[in-house]
Amino acid sequence: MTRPSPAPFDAVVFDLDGTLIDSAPGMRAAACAMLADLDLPQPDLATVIGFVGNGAPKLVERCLLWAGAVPEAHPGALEDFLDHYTRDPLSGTTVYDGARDLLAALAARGTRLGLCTNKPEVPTRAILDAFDLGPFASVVGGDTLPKRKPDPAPLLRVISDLGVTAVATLYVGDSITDWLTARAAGVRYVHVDGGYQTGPIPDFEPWLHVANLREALEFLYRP
Ligand SMILES: O=C(O)COP(=O)(O)O
Repeated sequence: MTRPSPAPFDAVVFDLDGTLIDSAPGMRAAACAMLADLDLPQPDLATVIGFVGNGAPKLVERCLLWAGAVPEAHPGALEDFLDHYTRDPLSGTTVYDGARDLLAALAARGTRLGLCTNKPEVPTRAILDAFDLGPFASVVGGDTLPKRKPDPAPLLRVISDLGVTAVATLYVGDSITDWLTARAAGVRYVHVDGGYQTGPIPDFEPWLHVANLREALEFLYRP
């Protein structure tokens, strides 16, 4: 773990997929159902994990390209994927060890909590409710605003909803998309290993780099 000198923060905003939850099996199931509807081949889990991070439209486009299809020839594929996924966003999804303890400890310390994900908002809220993750005072999904991560707008919206400043906020994520978002928003970035990042991140300068959420808790929670 790279240990920065402790500095105060008022809010912590979390990424969802690959950071708080392992949702790749559920996303793969919906992607495979969409591809099966088009009589196209279906990718394995590791392949789908490499496609996650830039929202549902990119995931669908990458799946179609992988299957040898022309994305423009299947304009209904995104809606079909979202139909399948929204019908059952919970199967195959699990909460990472330490996620609830970290959220509860930060909330108990009075830290404001937010969620900024590229997953669409409807399945995001279903997952947060079903797995009792929170309490998040602001939730922004990949389809909440006209722009999604790595554009800083979604993270800046959460920060403004929380009534805090960017310099008093930490963003916790697992991917290059999260790092680029935090950097563009001027927010300190906490990177958690073990998510969906498949390769090295260029010019990577996280404020804190931890192996898992328990290590993040050890560092961030100062009662
Ligand atoms: O759905 C995605 O592509 C990624 O979602 P995330 O932003 O929660 O990692």
